[in-house]
Amino acid sequence: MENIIEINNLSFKYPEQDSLFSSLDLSIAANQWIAIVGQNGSGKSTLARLIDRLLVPDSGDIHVAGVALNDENLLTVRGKIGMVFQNPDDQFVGATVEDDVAFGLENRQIDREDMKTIVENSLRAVGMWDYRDRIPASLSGGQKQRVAIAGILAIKPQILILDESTSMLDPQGRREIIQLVKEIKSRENLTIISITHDIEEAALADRIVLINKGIVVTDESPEQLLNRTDFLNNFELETPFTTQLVTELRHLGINVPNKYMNDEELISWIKKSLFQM
Ligand SMILES: Nc1ncnc2c1ncn2[C@@H]1O[C@H](COP(=O)(O)OP(=O)(O)OP(=O)(O)O)[C@@H](O)[C@H]1O
Repeated sequence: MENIIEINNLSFKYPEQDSLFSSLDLSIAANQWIAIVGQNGSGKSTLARLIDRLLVPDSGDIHVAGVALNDENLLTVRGKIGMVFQNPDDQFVGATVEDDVAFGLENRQIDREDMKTIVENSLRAVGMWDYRDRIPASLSGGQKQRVAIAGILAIKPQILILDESTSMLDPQGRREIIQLVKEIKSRENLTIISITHDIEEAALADRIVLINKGIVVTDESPEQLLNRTDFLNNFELETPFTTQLVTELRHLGINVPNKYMNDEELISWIKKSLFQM
């Protein structure tokens, strides 16, 4: 499988701080969904900013879709990456929802009519076309994140980076954004990097990379990682509800398979194995 992101031997430190990354290697296959988790201050957001060259590494190199990330190739690489941040209010530049999505297309020599079509398609893709004349301030947090995602879809990126994008939303808004990301991932063939504290969100990924103090501690599938309660606790990661329930079932002497199951899988296993339903 082709790697869409290749990070080799990366080092970075903020001025006046200790070294954050020293010789970090990480590769991400195209069309993968990877979740990056870890305690506060472990370097997750910094890594996202290095991948988008909002920050410049001290040494090492990053390739995005085969293109070396440097000052010369900056715009080419930025065109391949869309980032959605935590605070929906920080991301608006347009006076209306429609203007906001159009903004990212300006300076791209796109014909006015084509631009209108792209904006409409992008807003429809996130279910926000009916809100096109609204001022961003009048939207809910979840709606604002949808508009931010529409702005990114408009530039047709290959990679979508979500930096705690659901953490300011209520559970319903969170579920809706995750569902939307799932849909657009398969429709647009996107690679997703989601930085999250929400373990249930991380469980949806193909791979979970756990970073601690700038070091990749583990890089494995949710099925493997989310079953290791003690390990998760060591890094102050919440244990998913289903893993907690499985632990209790084991204490009762019930022989539950040794793999992570999400809500649906666990319910179906309980019905089948315990109640022969
Ligand atoms: N602009 C900055 N200047 C100096 N130090 C910074 C800056 N931004 C972050 N840091 C420091 O770098 C380290 C990593 O921060 P970063 O935001 O990447 O971590 P994180 O894993 O995303 O944390 P969180 O989960 O709290 O968002 C922290 O120790 C932080 O204090």
